[in-house]
Amino acid sequence: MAPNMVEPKDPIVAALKKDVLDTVAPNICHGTVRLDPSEGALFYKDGNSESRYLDFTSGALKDEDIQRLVEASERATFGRNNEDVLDESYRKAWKMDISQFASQFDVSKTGILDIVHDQLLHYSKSTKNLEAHLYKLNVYGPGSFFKPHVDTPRSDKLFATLVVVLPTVHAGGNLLLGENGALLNFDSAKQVYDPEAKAPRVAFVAFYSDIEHQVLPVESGYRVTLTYNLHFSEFDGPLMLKSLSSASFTTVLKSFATAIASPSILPKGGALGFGLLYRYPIDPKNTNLREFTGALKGNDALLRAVCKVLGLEPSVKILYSGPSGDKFLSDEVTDGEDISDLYGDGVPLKKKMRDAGGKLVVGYGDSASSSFKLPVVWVTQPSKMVTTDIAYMAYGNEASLAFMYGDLVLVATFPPYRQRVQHLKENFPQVLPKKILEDIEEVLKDFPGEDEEEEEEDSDEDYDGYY
Ligand SMILES: O=C(O)CCC(=O)C(=O)O
Ligand SMILES: [Fe+2]
Repeated sequence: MAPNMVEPKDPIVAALKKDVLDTVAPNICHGTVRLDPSEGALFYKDGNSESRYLDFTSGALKDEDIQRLVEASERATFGRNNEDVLDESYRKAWKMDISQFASQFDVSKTGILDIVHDQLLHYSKSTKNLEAHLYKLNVYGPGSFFKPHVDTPRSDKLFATLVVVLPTVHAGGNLLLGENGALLNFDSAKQVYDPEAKAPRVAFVAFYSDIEHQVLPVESGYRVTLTYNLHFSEFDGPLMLKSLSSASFTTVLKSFATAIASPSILPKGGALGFGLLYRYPIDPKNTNLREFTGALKGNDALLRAVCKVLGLEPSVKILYSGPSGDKFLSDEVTDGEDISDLYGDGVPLKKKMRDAGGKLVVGYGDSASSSFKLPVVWVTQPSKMVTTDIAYMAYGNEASLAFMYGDLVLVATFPPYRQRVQHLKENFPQVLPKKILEDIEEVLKDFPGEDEEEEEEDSDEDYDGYY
């Protein structure tokens, strides 16, 4: 491990890390909604291009009726290493493309999207709206399943996945979210009938698309689902404004404020770095993160929101790792092949990074002796250090070359001590205990003034034989 990757030794950084990691922002949501009797029909074309329909509100659908739908469907493939494959040891199910069916069920009228927006965009920009793009109809008969995978990003607008389970009599086919269902074991078969109203209803679950999920084998009957890709919409209309006050937000805010008030952490300034918890769709050939318009997910979004409020200018970056162990922060994602060329002799990466406005990451104790160097305290570890394999997902729900999930980092500027505590005192006197405010005043008495903090740029040092 390179020296700048060591665990934070400073107890205040360690406490900040703990608070950041302990926070649980919502990343999934689920529930049921009533299926209006006038909206229960599914029309589809059978093998002879004849139209047929099933009524999911009748409560009287028989397995034979659904078998006809199966006959009109295709066996479901999935994406493995950029190839679309049919492998029934991995996915055994049937699917129908949207050109083959029309469903009366209209998710935009159900209120589901409001719930999803509230949960999955909890701490993100309130100007983002979500649109549901119907993707497939899936049918699972007895013994059908879909092993663990993530949903392939076919666009950088992909944020989350919504699965709607239509009411049919079946057992099994639980949807597990997270590794082995660590986040949720969704037994939708038990939810698609409302015992009080004695009526069928639909069950839904939404989750960030990079979260691993699987469908357990169906034991009996047929499980029919509609899947939707939830994208950011272009429309930035009036939206509910989210209040950012919550217990998690306050805890993390206080922890950051304590770090800001600590003179032992980057007294001359630098940046705090965080490995993001979720993955984001990026174009592996050409992405400029300065134009990263997507919203962050769950905890990542909370972190960015707290940094913003505290004036720590957060930005999303990619962390490159050079062959000699050098780490660079950049806004630009470069074509994988290009990067492996760069790895050939290892030398041009530094030049390339400098040309692209990147920064050389230096360690905790170092100071920025040139504007190319950035001292970073990694509060939470970046999960991948080498970008040639930017999280290629071996198992996706579709083959795709255009986009992939990237492991990104969040970097928050951490101004020199005097400057950052000034901001804190002016804007957030209430989040710091009185004792800490007094300590700040004590430290400031002996602290070098802004002028003395400035360092000469030793630009020569960066031209140490690399050019
Ligand atoms: O049908 C489901 O429950 C989920 C299907 C799925 O994960 C997918 O199509 O990617
Ligand atoms: Fe999936």
